[in-house]
Amino acid sequence: MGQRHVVFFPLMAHGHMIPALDMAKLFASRGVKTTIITTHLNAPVFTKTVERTKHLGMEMGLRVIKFPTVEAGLPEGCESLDQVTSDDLIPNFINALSMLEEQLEQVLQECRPNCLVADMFFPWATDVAAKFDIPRLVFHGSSFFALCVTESLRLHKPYKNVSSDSEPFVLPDFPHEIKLTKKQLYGRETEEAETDFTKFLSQVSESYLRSYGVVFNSFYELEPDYADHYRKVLKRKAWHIGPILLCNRDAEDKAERGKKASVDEADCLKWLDSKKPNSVLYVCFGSMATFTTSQLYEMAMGLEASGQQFIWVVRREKDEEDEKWLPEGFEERVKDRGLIIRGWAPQVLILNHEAVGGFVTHCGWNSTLEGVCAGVPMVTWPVFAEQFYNEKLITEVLRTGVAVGSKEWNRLTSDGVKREAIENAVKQIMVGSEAAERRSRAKELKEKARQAVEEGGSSYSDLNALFEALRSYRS
Ligand SMILES: O=c1ccn([C@@H]2O[C@H](COP(=O)(O)OP(=O)(O)O[C@H]3O[C@H](CO)[C@@H](O)[C@H](O)[C@H]3O)[C@@H](O)[C@H]2O)c(=O)[nH]1
Repeated sequence: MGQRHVVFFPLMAHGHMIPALDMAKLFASRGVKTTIITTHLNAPVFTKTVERTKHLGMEMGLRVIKFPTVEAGLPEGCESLDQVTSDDLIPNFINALSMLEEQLEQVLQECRPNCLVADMFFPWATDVAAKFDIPRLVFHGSSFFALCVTESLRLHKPYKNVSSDSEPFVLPDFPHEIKLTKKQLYGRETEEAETDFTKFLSQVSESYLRSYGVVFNSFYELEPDYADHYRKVLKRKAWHIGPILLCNRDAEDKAERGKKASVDEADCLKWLDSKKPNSVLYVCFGSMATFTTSQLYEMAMGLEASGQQFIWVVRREKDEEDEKWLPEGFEERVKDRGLIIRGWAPQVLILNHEAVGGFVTHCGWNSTLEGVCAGVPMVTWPVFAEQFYNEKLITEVLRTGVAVGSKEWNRLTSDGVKREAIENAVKQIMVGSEAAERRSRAKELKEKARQAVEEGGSSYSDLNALFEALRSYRS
């Protein structure tokens, strides 16, 4: 058989497209021909890297398909989940995704690849791959830990034994004693509250069982109990090949991820150069989570009260809501120690600067891994998706983070964390002897992450094992 060809089909959302692009690049760097499928308005996320990689002699291609925005009743220009700013439109978005089936089939018909790596949000992609007799791998985008939580919930339904949404229950058949509440579950997923979205999540869970296996953007040493649990107890096929972001070696690849940064990168790095090592806190909540105006106000007050230096990324335009979220005189008062980035930050560049000593994160899996790879302790502030699960991994298993006390799943109007809680959590990760211990554990993980992707490391070897499995598929 000649050269292998793998097609990647990521969900249209930055938290999924960014790692899929990295993954395609990683595969291409190992001699595999790769093609990424995306839609017109999302193409710019990929084009530069695809072009650059081609110049380096790797085979990477892009296939652009049409997103059925109008047909699905979505607002004009809405081609990504980040742009869905009302929960009422989630079913429309999911419906739009399902309309992509025919176009996926056409691309596979033309490309005739050996494998399809399709996002978890395309449960039906397993059947499309089957038509071409090729394996479908699920790209889950998150941790082994999160998927083990999902399975524990699905199999044992422990939330049935509690009398209120905020009463904690322990996850059964789980390597550590982990407690959650109903308010923190993905999509508030319980049987009593079945919605279109929770029904969709059931289809996703079921598609895992029928697919060839799952590729994880994780590494064995980060969550060994959960990598083992997933494979040995839940008896699922999986390959861990991360942190995939470490395949980005040039500054250019690290700087522009997903969108063009809203600040001049050089200015930002210059600002950090003027600060002492481990003295700056980086605060950012990914590409989708949004807060109420009053929550942003509390955040500002908490950051100010902590007395720490910080870079705070706020995804709001300059005069939106009259800047009510910004306490009066705030920018003037913190001008020597705080930098606000309105829009998109060059996150990986910032996190890897030696001045950065802490990360306030929503626990999206990409951000979590980027924090791990930078060796920084974290304040965990989960908002939605599987973020409350990742928080438990960071604070209770890895013990490199402190929870701010976020209690409830809410993607668009997250609220309820008080300034004192923010101030306390920030101080706990930045100063004191416990902070030093957390930092040293975080530095150890950074080193383990680096080793995992080096030749002979656990992720490097598992990627080889995956290639081997694909080579021998049906042969
Ligand atoms: O100003 C910014 C904001 C984000 N990013 C990047 O955007 C990505 C964001 O991904 P992630 O941290 O995973 O957050 P979300 O965008 O919220 O990701 C969604 O997708 C992830 C993967 O499935 C899930 O783990 C999350 O819970 C889900 O919200 C990361 O690579 C960040 O470095 C930037 O570069 N600059």
